[in-house]
Amino acid sequence: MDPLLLLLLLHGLLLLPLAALLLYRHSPPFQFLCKVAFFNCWIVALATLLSPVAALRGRSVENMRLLRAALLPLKHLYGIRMRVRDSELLRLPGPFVIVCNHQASLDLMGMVEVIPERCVPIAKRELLYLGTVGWACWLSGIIFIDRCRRDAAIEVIARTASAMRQENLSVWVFPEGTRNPGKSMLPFKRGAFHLAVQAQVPIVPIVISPYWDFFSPEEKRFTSGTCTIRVLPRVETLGLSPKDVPKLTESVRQAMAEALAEMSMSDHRDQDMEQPLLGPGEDRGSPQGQGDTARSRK
Ligand SMILES: CCCCC/C=C\C/C=C\CCCCCCCC(=O)SCCNC(=O)CCNC(=O)[C@H](O)C(C)(C)COP(=O)(O)OP(=O)(O)OC[C@H]1O[C@@H](n2cnc3c(N)ncnc32)[C@H](O)[C@@H]1OP(=O)(O)O
Ligand SMILES: CCCCCCCC/C=C\CCCCCCCC(=O)OC[C@@H](O)COP(=O)(O)O
Repeated sequence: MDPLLLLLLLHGLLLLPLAALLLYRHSPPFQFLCKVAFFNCWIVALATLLSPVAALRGRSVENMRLLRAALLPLKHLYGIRMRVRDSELLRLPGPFVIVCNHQASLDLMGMVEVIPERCVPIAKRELLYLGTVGWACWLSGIIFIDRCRRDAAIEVIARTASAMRQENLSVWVFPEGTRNPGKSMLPFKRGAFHLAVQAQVPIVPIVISPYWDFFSPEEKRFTSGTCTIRVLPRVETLGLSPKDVPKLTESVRQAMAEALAEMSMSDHRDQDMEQPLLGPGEDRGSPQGQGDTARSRK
């Protein structure tokens, strides 16, 4: 090959990463794309690395510890500061059903921040088919439901209710049933509430504050920021029957909607953030106190 052409080619190869770096620093949409891609790649990579380790144990809720350990570093990489309020409300003697609002895949970061021991999420069946990610989820004991086949989903929930009592298992459900980036929560599906009533266990609502200060797929914006996770007082279901489920669903949703509205207001006033390891974040607001942050696990 012509040495001059080779030299030009080499320069081009060296300039490409530099151009990408400059674009990353100065173009929020490019930074958004990179960060979302990295999030998914991280999950695929960690699932691929850790599934063989999890497989040694077989399908077990104990593998949720691995899943948690795999996802916890993400908040540091993205400079997302997690504040947990009233986490002591998760310290209950027996199993329970957690219901949580669902804004985006980023909720996984909030989930692993507070998920107690022996607790598995309910997930859509489609995740099973994501290669090693599906395998990792299955090995971690995640419960899959087919949202298009109500009878089959109800059957899975009935079996889960028995397992909860027999195996001291708690369950995490996103009762909106799908991701919802909107400002208010969607109407709740009733499966989580039937589950709690069938197992006669309490419901613990958890509300994750809106991400709009640092994450917006519409505006292609993903900066550093603060996320507040608030645990609400448990709701008992002892003595309740299926006929009580609609009222139970509404009252829990109401409590969560009120907490979300309150957090939406205060989060705009009270911003502080961590420096992201993945490069520049946007400085919004001034650092303040931690409020009633309480980070502890059951
Ligand atoms: C090991 C190393 C690892 C490394 C890292 C690797 C990977 C990590 C990656 C990922 C981790 C994954 C984390 C998982 C997160 C996944 C998030 C999701 O997938 S969210 C989507 C799934 N969740 C849900 O859908 C919520 C649950 N859904 C329900 O509960 C629904 O109710 C339903 C059971 C599916 C039915 O839904 P439907 O649309 O039909 O609506 P309704 O709820 O309104 O119900 C209609 C009707 O049926 C009655 N009903 C409902 N459930 C029951 C029941 N269990 N028993 C009896 N009757 C039931 C309900 O009351 C309504 O009747 P009526 O109107 O008469 O009251
Ligand atoms: C055959 C091999 C194919 C391999 C392809 C691998 C690609 C995987 C890429 C990324 C994996 C990231 C998985 C993140 C899981 C996030 C959980 C989540 O938030 O699910 C959404 C679900 O709650 C509701 O879904 P919808 O809003 O109804 O939609």
